Amino acid sequence: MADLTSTANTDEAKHTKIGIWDFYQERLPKTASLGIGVPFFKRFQVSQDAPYLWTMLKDIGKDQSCAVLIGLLASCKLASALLPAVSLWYSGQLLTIAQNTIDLRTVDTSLLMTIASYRLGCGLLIQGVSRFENALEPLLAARLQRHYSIHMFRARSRLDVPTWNDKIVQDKLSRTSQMIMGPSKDPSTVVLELLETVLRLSTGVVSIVSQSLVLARVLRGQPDGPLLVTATCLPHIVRLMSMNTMLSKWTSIWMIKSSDKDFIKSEGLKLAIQSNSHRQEIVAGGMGAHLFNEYRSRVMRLGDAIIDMNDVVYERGRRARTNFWELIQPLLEQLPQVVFTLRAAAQPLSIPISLASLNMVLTTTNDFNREIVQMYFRSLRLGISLNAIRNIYQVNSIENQIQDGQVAYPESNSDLIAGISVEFRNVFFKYPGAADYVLRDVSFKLERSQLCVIVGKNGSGKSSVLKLIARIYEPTKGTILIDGYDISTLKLVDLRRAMAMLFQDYSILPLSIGDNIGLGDPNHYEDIDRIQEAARLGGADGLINKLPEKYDTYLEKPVPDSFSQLPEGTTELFGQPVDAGKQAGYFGSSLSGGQLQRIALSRTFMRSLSSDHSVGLLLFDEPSASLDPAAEHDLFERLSNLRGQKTMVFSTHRFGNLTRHADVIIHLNDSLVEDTGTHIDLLAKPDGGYAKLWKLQARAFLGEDS
Ligand SMILES: Nc1ncnc2c1ncn2[C@@H]1O[C@H](COP(=O)(O)OP(=O)(O)OP(=O)(O)O)[C@@H](O)[C@H]1O
Repeated sequence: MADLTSTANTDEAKHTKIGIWDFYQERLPKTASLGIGVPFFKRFQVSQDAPYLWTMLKDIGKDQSCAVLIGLLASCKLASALLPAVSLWYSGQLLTIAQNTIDLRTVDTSLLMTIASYRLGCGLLIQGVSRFENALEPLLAARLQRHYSIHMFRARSRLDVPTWNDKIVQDKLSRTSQMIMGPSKDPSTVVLELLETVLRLSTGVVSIVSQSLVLARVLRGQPDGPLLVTATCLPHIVRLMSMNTMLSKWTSIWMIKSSDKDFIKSEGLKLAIQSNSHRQEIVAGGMGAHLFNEYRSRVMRLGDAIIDMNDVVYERGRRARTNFWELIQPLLEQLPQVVFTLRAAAQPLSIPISLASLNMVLTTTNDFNREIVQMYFRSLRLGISLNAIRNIYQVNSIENQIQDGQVAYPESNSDLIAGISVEFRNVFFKYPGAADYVLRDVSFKLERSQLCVIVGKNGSGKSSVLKLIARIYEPTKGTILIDGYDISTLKLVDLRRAMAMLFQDYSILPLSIGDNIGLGDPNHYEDIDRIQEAARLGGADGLINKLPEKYDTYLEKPVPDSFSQLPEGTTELFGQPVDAGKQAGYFGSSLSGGQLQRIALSRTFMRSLSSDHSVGLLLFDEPSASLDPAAEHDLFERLSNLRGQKTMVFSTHRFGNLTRHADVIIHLNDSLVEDTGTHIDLLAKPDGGYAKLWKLQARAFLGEDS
């Protein structure tokens, strides 16, 4: 078999080629094993994140019940940290009694009983405190969960579209729950973990210091004490070094990628053949046999080079675990035994007491070791948790990219009765992060109450014009005026209240149909009469009334049912409907595109009624794209009856009633305004783009030159 592994090194990274994979790993300094925890602290910028611990404590402290629970938890942890030292003290006392018994050949029974009972009492108390602590934790977890779910909901609900789509913001949001060495967690779990870590780190220090002091005092008279302590501690120190070396390698930055064209294609073919969404295309296009041949030939060509990515990751873990400290550790573990045996051979008389001391020292150092190892891991997690906490608090203050204006609009509601005027002055626009302008030097003016239709081919910029009017995005250059005001000076909440918009890429929220429609006007969200009226106007009432739960139907079920051991083909269980593939009560996938569009339209109708004077501008982006011709006709009929004097802007591909009755048609071509005018004006320019498109559509309908 060919050698599939090759290595190429650079200053900061080591590159290894393993089969089809390129594996890059950060180079670590040679001293990584000595600086215990240093790599982590450097990576997670602990000093920068630490102030957020205080922010978090202040925030949780405002919730009195949380503050009380945290206080109780801290007391328990402190008690748990101190009790082992007390217990050790009594063990020392028992040792002294044993020493005296050997020396004096007599024993003080009552003192022995008292000390022994105190020692036992300590053990019981440690148990009790630990149980109380365990009972407190779920209570605190539940309160924190509530607190942070509200916190995160608020943080997310206030973000506008460009900010939400910003990759850095998305990264920040995902890092509020990200754990590096485990699954992603709820922010409250991260907070609880951080609280635990901080409490345990502080009490760990208390525990180690108190036990060391007691141990030093207890062993003061023991000639073998220091030697035994050194011999028992040494293996633990070496184990810590070994762990640190392993973790430094383990947590170094790494990347695995494949640029092998055959492998990438074969994986694409595999995805295509496995996924439900491509089955129709594959069957109808007779692609099955071709895809199979393609897949087989590529996989055969790659041969043994196909290595599971998990195996590459595993190999990395195996290499990380192998280091010098790990090798010498088993030798050092024998050290206490050897030291003890040598001492016993030199001074046979001291064997019994040395044995008791050795036992005590071993138990204590084992406790120390456990505590130190736990502290080590906790301090590593501290960096990760602190980083998540910083993001949890920073997401609340992310600045929206669309700046709010100061001017209240309109001065009075009656101002909107006659509609809203809209003017674009030399507007240029490109989407955030995109290279090309999608609108260039666009200028037009719509008077109040006018009906405007924007036409143009796919990608000419029609939807973008509507999104700029709703201030979903900001023009890159130029000005948009709303009733003569620069749009950027108006208060966003007022501007959006004054208009209703149906997006081409509308979405149905994972809520009931009633909620989906009602949210078109948050002020009348639960007004069922208004919701039913909006559904009637949007042409959705018929289909909704046929659904078993009518307006309470969820199109997408946010809380799925869970089943276990379900026999194949089960459709009912315990009198409840069961559909393992499609959750019961879920109708989203069985509604057609046109039916979904009617529901989205109904949402817009919540605020499009002519009686509603708080809205003066209606924006419809391809409202009839999925409607049949009869439904489209009815829709435009209803819209013209309801419109009153509101200004209306449509974007559409279809020429017909709408364009014929429009006061202004804007013809966009490749991000530029090619023509503006009425239907008659534009047809009068036979070489104009609009006239050409109109003729093209008319010819398709009439089947002749028209
Ligand atoms: N969110 C976005 N980010 C980047 N580019 C976008 C985004 N939305 C649209 N575009 C691009 O902007 C251009 C104009 O798109 P727009 O949706 O405004 O055109 P349209 O005329 O409404 O098209 P259609 O008739 O197909 O709906 C297109 O090239 C599109 O790819």
